[in-house]
Amino acid sequence: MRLDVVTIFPDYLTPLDLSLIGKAREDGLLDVRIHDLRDFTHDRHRTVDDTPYGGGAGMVMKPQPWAEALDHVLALDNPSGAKPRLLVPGPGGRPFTQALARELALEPWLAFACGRYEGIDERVYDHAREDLGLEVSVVSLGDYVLNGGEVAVLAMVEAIGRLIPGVIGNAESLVEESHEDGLLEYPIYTKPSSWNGRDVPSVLLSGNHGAIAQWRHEQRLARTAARRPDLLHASHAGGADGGDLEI
Ligand SMILES: COC(=O)COc1cccc(COC(=O)c2cn[nH]c2)c1
Repeated sequence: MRLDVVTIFPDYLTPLDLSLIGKAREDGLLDVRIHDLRDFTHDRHRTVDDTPYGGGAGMVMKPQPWAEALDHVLALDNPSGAKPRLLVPGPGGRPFTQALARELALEPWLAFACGRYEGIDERVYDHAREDLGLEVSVVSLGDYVLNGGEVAVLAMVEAIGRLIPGVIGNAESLVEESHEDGLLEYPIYTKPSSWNGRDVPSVLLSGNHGAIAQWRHEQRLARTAARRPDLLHASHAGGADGGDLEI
């Protein structure tokens, strides 16, 4: 997968050089390119923002630098003229969920536009959709406001990147994660079996894999009911093997 990020704070994205995402880049599984929006300005101050028409507080990101930055992204190493899916992290966008991460992990090319200030001139979205033929999605990490899209891009790239085959060494660990099948994860334990007067649940030491699977499923249901009842659907009522289980 190719990932392009346009931002006025390229250094914010240096964590993408680290850890699993960094290794995936070295292994050629991810091709990440960071672009400084100010490189597409032409004034001495490299201006990317201006006051909002209609008045109001704050500043708005100017359309011209964005249009030139997007043109640059589309032209760079792209002889086939392929089109990326453009994602704009923003409050009030489509909720970013594990399901959306899975959907995006199937895309060959994603481009992220990091907004700042009060946001990006609306004509940039129109230009991207109508003139550049891009699919544009505003995507929200949650119902809160950040100072810019960079932090959201770090989170989204990690959530998406780890789903790409080969990025996580043990694909097994992707299966029973929170939200992967709509339930939260079960409690986990490691050695020692007794610590600080607290013991690991005996079923986990029993070697009875059926009982362990059932216990874990029950724990996932209970934890989801307690913390995220909104995620709990009747379809989860069955036991680990799909049998009947009262919840
Ligand atoms: C509609 O798109 C935009 O406004 C893009 O421009 C901006 C402006 C300010 C801040 C942000 C960062 O995104 C969030 O705050 C955000 C993302 N997820 N949850 C909160 C983006």
